[in-house]
Amino acid sequence: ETSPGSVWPQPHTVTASPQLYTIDIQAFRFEYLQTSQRCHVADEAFKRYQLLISRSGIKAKFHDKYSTSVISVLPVMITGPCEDMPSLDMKEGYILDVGSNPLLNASSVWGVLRGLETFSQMIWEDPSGQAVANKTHIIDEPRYAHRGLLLDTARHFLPVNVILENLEAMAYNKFNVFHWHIVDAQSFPYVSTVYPNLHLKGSYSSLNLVYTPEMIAQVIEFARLRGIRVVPEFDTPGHTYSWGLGQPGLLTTCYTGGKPNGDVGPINPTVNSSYTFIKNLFTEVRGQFKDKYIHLGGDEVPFDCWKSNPNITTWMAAHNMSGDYAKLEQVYIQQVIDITGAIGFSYIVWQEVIDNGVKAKDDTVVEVWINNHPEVEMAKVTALGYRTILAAPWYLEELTVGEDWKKYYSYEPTNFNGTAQQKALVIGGEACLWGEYVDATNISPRLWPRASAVAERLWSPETVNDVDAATPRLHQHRCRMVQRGIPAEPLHPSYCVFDWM
Ligand SMILES: CC(=O)N[C@H]1NC[C@H](CO)[C@H](O)[C@@H]1O
Repeated sequence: ETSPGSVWPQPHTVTASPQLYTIDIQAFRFEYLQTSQRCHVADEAFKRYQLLISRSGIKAKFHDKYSTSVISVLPVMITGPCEDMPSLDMKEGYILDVGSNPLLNASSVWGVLRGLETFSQMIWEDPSGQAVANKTHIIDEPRYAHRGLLLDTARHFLPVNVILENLEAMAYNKFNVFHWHIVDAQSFPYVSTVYPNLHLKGSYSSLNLVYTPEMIAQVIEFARLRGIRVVPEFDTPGHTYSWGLGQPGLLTTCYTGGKPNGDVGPINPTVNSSYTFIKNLFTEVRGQFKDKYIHLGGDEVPFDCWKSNPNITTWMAAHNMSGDYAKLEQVYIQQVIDITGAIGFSYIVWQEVIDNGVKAKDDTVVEVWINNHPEVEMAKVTALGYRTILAAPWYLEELTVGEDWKKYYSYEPTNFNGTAQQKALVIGGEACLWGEYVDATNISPRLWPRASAVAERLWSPETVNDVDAATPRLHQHRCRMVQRGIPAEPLHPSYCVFDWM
């Protein structure tokens, strides 16, 4: 860009000066300070960002290598122990100085990752074609710990390389959770070695529209190196039609006129085999996914099939809950939560689980998604003492003509009636791109830069909320993502300063 490199999301505290330093982008290096911890995650990031900076599209002309205003090395200081896995508690703060004594200082590798991304965004091309950066002092840390992006690989399969491309784009936006809505009613692409029929019968194609353990491990590793958690969602008891294809007897048989009508409904909550199945499947998932959390779903459970089934009616009578299907759903979710807790997961659930009165473990995270006065739900869930993530205003699959990023940008998560304690229970949010109408052909332009608006809402201070001030910055950020190979769609009539076709 030919204007001072603006950083997106906006850092917490920036003190910039018009004084410029030339950046030796051809041979830029990051080096540990003598007393720094040396960590694999940082080693790998140094390589990525050295490459990114060298390819920044700036045709830097010759400059005097020896003048004091050239920076060709950024020293890095990691003061805390090396960590291998990102987590909800990870520290992502950093201090970055660009000047006569450049330094990136962080207590963890995750802060180094965020500082490297910021530094890479500060380099711009001055009118003479030099790669420069302003003398700047940045103190940065995220407002929220959970800054997620949901991708849905069940309504349409997403090839692993497309997932990786969007993990890369997430890192450019400081997102730190990939919420992998991996299976749903339409298809079951997850390859379970315990229950292979699930993908053999439930995937769109068991040959090539599946995620093998090796592919899942690749996604987790790629995300790990970028400080991104991978939280899988196995949504039950609803949204499970494809599960029944590979696991006969799992789903409820629906009846008409006292006879099975050929339809199936949610998982049958009245038979032990359902819970044995869940335990075995989630135990396998526990061994594969490294994050403390699994997402158990629990959204949109229809009761009509359960109501039609005489065996369920009998069971409910025997358990003194005749007619109370919310109670039946609660019995199911309660058992799944107990099973999941016992195998070592903590969990996230959609809001209906709490709306239906389930007593969840107090470390449960509740995801608010129904966009009908979500501020009322935020007040209710936080009043119950649950940590909460907000998704409702950020359903990116809902399209409108024009600049809907402004709507996403302007939504303030703590705008609900509640005490300071309740607001402190809001640990972040997620941008969700559901897959009914999204596949490899349109996912990235539909995600970016619209999701970037959510990224700043979740990273930057609450006071950074002026849409007019954000507009030129987001335009510049969009061009930067395009220049880095992410086909991010345009915001408004304009152009990027490089010819990118
Ligand atoms: C929690 C949730 O959002 N559940 C469903 N709601 C509608 C979405 C599309 O807008 C998806 O179909 C999603 O599976």
